[in-house]
Amino acid sequence: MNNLAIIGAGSMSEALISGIVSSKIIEPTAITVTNRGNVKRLTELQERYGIHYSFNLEKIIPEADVIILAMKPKDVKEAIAQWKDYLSEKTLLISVLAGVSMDSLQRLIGTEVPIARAMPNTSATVGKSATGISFNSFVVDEQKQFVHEMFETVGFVTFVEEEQLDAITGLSGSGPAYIYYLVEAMEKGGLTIGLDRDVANALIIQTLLGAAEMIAKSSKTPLELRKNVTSPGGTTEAGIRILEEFDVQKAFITCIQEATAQSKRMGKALTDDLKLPK
Ligand SMILES: NC(=O)C1=CN([C@@H]2O[C@H](COP(=O)(O)OP(=O)(O)OC[C@H]3O[C@@H](n4cnc5c(N)ncnc54)[C@H](OP(=O)(O)O)[C@@H]3O)[C@@H](O)[C@H]2O)C=CC1
Ligand SMILES: O=C(O)[C@@H]1CCC=N1
Repeated sequence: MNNLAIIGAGSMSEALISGIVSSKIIEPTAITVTNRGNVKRLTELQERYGIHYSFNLEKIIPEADVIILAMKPKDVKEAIAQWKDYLSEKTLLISVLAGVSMDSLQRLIGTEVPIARAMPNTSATVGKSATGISFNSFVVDEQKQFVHEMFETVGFVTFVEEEQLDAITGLSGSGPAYIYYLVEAMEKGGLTIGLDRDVANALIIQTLLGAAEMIAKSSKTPLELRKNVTSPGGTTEAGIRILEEFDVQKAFITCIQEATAQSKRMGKALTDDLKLPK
């Protein structure tokens, strides 16, 4: 793969650029990013990663071997309309858009092109994304291998049927935000019991890293690991009793279900607009 074009320059786009550039799978000078018109943001990415930016779609689209779609789902219709006429049938499109099906993309483009639909997360920035990927039938082996390698440079990759991507969006696409939310609460809790913010923050980060590594490396289930922390009549038992009273596990389960449902609703809004069968 020689040239990569990235359409959209927001947080997901930067997470991918950061991972790809540091892994050196593609030269920074072979990457061109564009957006709707925010030059300040494009200049920032250019200076930070040594990549190019351009608004010349007539040039960057036909020259690209791979195009990553990284705008919001609500903007995809307008975005594709701007450059679909310059697209070669061999160019691989990689979409990271929540909810948007490959059928919808195909319909918007109007010709049969290879499409990979991926759901990474912003931990790609530090090489720790959890990414689910699906392909349409026009993607050839060499392109599949490239997609695999590219997303592996930014973390863990799993290949799934497209139907599972809404669930992956609800679980791990949005997942970092659930963890940040938990950390916000732990920080606030730390302050109320008299810890300095910096001290609390350092302790929380190490606690999260340690717990994540325990889950990954131990043969024990999370429930067993939790029981190992919980001494009868001790502090953990007292704390967990409060989480149970608030039904925090149910809140997390419902949160993941609702995020998944929202991914489906976002996809349906576009299929309804395009009058595609569900
Ligand atoms: N953020 C996340 O954690 C994750 C996001 N995703 C998916 O990634 C996509 C991007 O999300 P995120 O980075 O958060 O979004 P942002 O809002 O941060 O960025 C969106 C970008 O798209 C650009 N854009 C909008 N319309 C067009 C257009 N017509 N042509 C070119 N560029 C356009 C915007 O440009 P401008 O600023 O000029 O308007 C902006 O650079 C979404 O589809 C989301 O579902 C997937 C996994 C995780
Ligand atoms: O909130 C969103 O819609 C995107 C998709 C997954 C994470 N962020």
